[in-house]
Amino acid sequence: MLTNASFTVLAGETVGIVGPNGSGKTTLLRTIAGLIRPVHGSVLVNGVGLHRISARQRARTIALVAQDEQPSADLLAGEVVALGRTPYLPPWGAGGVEEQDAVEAALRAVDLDGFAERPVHRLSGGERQRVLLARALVQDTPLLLMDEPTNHLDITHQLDLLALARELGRTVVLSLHDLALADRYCDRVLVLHRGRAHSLEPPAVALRAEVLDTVFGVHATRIPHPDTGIPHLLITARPQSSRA
Ligand SMILES: Nc1ncnc2c1ncn2[C@@H]1O[C@H](COP(=O)(O)OP(=O)(O)OP(=O)(O)O)[C@@H](O)[C@H]1O
Repeated sequence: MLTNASFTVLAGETVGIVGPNGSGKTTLLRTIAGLIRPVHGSVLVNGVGLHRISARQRARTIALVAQDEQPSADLLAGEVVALGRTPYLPPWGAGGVEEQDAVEAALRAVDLDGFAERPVHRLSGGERQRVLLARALVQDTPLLLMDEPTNHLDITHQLDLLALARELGRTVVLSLHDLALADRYCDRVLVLHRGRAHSLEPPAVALRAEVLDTVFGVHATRIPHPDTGIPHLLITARPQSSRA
């Protein structure tokens, strides 16, 4: 499915995974999260094999915001977020005031202040996605994995989420379909294509025009923003005349 995916993510960096549908983004993230065992090779976190540490320790190390996860409909948003504290509780222990403060702070961070008492089945898709991000925030792990986290979000919350991911000071690995967002918000980008991973490179190298032409069949160029001068990736359909 995906072979030769060998790369090292540095502490504190934001890494984007991009690739066409079915290229293995979800599979790779689930493998890094320890949910799938690689057929060959291993995932090391700070030099320790992921499958050699206990589930509890793993939950204190890695948080995953999966794609389209549906939390139990009868839970309140605050209860879903509080689940992120489970790896820190003693057996049968319940969270106290500290947990409640952490839950409220996380809901505020994802712009859901006052949503703690709302049943999750009465939330919109984007609100539910942000509740799951809040759960990952209270999990307080050095490594945060997110699978297409911007999928259900309006543009304001997409930009907020990516800015937040960078501000957390954690190591973040996320898959994205929007190449311009990956270009703008990621320190380095991993391109998956036809069962292989390209080398992990800064966006200007990983997402250069030839790569986007080969992998996605699109025409890409970088245009400086008229106000800031910062180059932005502009993507258009490949001209008919140059299509295979
Ligand atoms: N449980 C499974 N069993 C067998 N094959 C699977 C399974 N899940 C995914 N696949 C296959 O593995 C490949 C990679 O799937 P994956 O979901 O990782 O891709 P993706 O890049 O995340 O795709 P998308 O952009 O559509 O979300 C696909 O060909 C898919 O059909």
